[in-house]
Formats: sequence, structure tokens, C-alpha cells
Amino acid sequence: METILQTKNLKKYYGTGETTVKALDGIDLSIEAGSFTAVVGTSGSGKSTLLNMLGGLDHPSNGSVIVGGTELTGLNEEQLTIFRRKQIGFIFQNYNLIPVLNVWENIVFPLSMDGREPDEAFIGRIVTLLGLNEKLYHMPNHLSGGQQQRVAIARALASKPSIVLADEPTGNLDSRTSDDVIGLLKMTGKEFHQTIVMITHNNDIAELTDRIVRIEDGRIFE
Ligand SMILES: Nc1ncnc2c1ncn2[C@@H]1O[C@H](COP(=O)(O)OP(=O)(O)OP(=O)(O)O)[C@@H](O)[C@H]1O
Repeated sequence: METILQTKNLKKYYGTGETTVKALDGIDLSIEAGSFTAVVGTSGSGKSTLLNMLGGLDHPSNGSVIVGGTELTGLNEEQLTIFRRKQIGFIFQNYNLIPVLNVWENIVFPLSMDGREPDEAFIGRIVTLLGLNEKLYHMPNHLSGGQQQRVAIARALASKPSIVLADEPTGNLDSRTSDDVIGLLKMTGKEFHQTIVMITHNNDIAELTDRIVRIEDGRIFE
């Protein structure tokens, strides 16, 4: 199997001296292409810090992050931005939709920011898979939480990323809607050959994935 995401002795320390917080304290992790991994752990254990490092949103204090053969620590800010736009789809707990744009506009917004033409046939497939066809011209505040998260998933997938990073995507959803959202992520992951890494507090949700990685105090326990 091909490794698409890898960290080697990854460390992220905040502050100095006695007040140093070791958010990540030597993480060695390899993730296979096409897999769906859940990252679990108590509050403050380092989950979001790890996800941000994998997505090139933050710089390590030490160690390396290698994505598809590219060592992220070797990239400057501009290269990192291009890397993120091309390779990564981000999904957040709070959906982060733009309230003044309708569903379709939200989905294609990151592409337009990037000066890219949306692949309408491809996005049409995503929209259909996610059951959003009837909602394309609705505004986000007229949608349920589950529907808003499906829009956020469509937006994350629209740029055809090879990797999807999701930080508590079901954190605001009831358990049935959460199961639906995970089912959709699994389905789109398979359909579009994506690697998914998802943070969750919820063990039942984690059980639905291929692999569970547990973090405690910035270290991995599997
Ligand atoms: N910018 C920052 N400055 C200082 N400390 C930080 C910063 N970001 C995170 N930390 C600390 O690093 C540790 C790990 O934080 P992180 O957000 O990764 O945890 P988490 O497991 O995602 O938590 P939660 O489940 O509550 O979101 C925590 O102790 C946190 O307080």
C-alpha cells in the first residue's frame, strides 16, 4: 500500500521554559492512500495541532511532515498555500459557510478565489451524491446543521483534493445525522479515491472508520 501522509518525530511546542506546552511530542505516523482514519483523544491532547500540521496550516517545532512525497517543512508560505489549495480539502465543526452566498456559490467559492473554473459535471456528481440538488439556491441559514455540513463537504471536495482533513465534522450534529455524514464521507472518499483523516470525540463515530489513532499528551497510542 502507498503511504500518502507521513510524520517523523513531529513536535510542536508552544511557549518556552517552564510554561512550555508540548502539543505534539514526537509523532511518527504513516497513513495509507485511500484510507479513512479517525484521530481520537481527550481535549487538549493535540488532535487539532496534528491535523493543522498535516494540512500545512502550521509549522512544526521539529520533525517532518511528508505529503505525497513532498516535505512540507521545505516549502515557503506561498508554496504551502498552493499545496493546500491543490491537495487538501478541509472540513470544520462549524461548517464555516459564507452566510451571504447561496449553496452553489459556497461550494465553488474557493475555486473562484483561486481563479479556477469549477468542473460543473464533477461538482454536479458531488451535489447529487450528497443529496443537495434541491438546495443549490438556498441560503445557509435556511438549512439544517446536517445539510450545512453536507455543503461544507461538497465545498471541500469541489477542488478534487487527494486528502480530506476533517476537524470534528459531526461535533454539532445529532447521532443519526452524524452517521449519515460519515457514511457520505466514506462514499465520496471511495468514489474519488481520497484519503480522509478525521478528528472526533465520539468513539461510536471513530468505530465507523478503517483505523483509529489515539493521541494523549501529544503522543500516539494505537
Ligand atoms: N496557539 C497556541 N498557543 C499556545 N498553546 C496552544 C496553542 N494551540 C494549542 N495549544 C495547546 O496545545 C495543546 C493541544 O491543543 P489542540 O488544540 O491540538 O488539542 P485538541 O486535542 O485538538 O483539543 P480539543 O479536543 O479540545 O479541540 C493544548 O494544551 C493547547 O492548549
